[in-house]
Amino acid sequence: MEHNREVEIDGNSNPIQISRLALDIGGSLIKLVYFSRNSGDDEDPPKDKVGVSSGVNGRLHFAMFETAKINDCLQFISANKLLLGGGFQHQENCTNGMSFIKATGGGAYKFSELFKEKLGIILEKEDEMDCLVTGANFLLKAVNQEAFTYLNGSKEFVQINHNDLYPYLLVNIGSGVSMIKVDGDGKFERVSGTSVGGGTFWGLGKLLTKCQSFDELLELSHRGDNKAIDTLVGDIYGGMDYSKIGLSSTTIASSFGKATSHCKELEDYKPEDISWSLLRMISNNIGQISYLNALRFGLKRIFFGGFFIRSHSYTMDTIAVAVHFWSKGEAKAMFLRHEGFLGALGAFMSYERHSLDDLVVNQMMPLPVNASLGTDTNYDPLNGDINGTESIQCSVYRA
Ligand SMILES: Nc1ncnc2c1ncn2[C@@H]1O[C@H](COP(=O)(O)OP(=O)(O)O)[C@@H](O)[C@H]1O
Ligand SMILES: CC(C)(COP(=O)(O)O)[C@@H](O)C(=O)NCCC(=O)O
Repeated sequence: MEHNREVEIDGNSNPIQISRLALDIGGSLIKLVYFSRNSGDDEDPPKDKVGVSSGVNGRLHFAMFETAKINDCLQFISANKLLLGGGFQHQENCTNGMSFIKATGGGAYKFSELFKEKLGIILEKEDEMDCLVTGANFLLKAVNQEAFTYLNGSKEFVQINHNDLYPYLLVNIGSGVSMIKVDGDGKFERVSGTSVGGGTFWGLGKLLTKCQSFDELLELSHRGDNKAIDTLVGDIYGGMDYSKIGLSSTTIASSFGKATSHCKELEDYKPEDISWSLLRMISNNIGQISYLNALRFGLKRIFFGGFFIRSHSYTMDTIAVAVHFWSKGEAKAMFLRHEGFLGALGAFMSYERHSLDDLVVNQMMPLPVNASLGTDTNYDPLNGDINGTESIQCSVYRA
């Protein structure tokens, strides 16, 4: 299977040196982050302030696979030689010929034997919440134009002040949802969660619409009209607003309320309307619970991550409107460009904390210099390419 040719060979057909692969094996998707050094970097390593060569330039690559298709992921790792770790560093601590790879998510436990058997690697497990927080802090501090707000269809990048980042609420919408109060690097508490998350949208959506892919389901929602399925305040109040309690006639009074009709069966509803109602129901609910948790701890900023979002305009709009509505404009919903890769990035950064290796990815130093999205970005969340990839230009520094 062809995935990402450009990481396999450089312009001179030399193998590109891959180092530091990290994985986040979630309930729905496997996320990979790996570093490839720029070709020719041997001759020209970056210098620090006193002119001492201190690091290696390269790119951080991102890729994902459905967890159900884990064999495709194993093949990708193997075909692209992601375990070689040659060149400027060795991320593996070899024991009995086995290499160690940092991995997080439930699948790091569930599939550890499979990785050992098929690739001869040991998954060194990192805590999922820890990794999410590390990944989010890294992105917010190191990558320009990472966080943005989304209101009324327009995206606005937020300049993050490193000295005024904490505290914030991190809401990771994966298969399920975790809400984490973040107070600093490695300082956090998982304060809430809900099982009504991305898996719920995809699972119920699949059953109700017969869609064959998550992207198809999302795409359908664009053409949907939730009035066909949701009961609106106006449906109950004879077309009027219930202004005394601040509800307009178009507010959803009851998600899927109209589906109780005795005269209609599932076939009588359009799949696109079902998709839109479902997306709104789940996004609204997550937005509301997030706001309530932000209120509980007096947090004004809520960052949303996880692949449920998929940079999808309706999803972000619904979440942002819910947070705005419930907080009366006090709290702000923000989204992340690398939404789904927080855990994998956190696992990637954890080499620094635990390995005896003398190499670190310097989070605070020149990484941001080139940390804008690379020109070889070909990841388009809505084109249905599950194995879409993306990369960020960056540098890895010696400790
Ligand atoms: N191609 C896809 N296939 C399945 N689910 C997808 C896909 N793209 C986005 N999703 C959504 O992303 C969710 C998984 O998000 P993710 O952050 O990767 O969580 P997890 O770690 O649980 O796998 C799914 O439940 C689904 O809502
Ligand atoms: C168990 C999980 C942390 C696993 O993470 P995921 O694979 O969903 O990203 C997550 O699904 C979750 O937080 N679920 C909500 C459980 C609850 O608080 O009710």
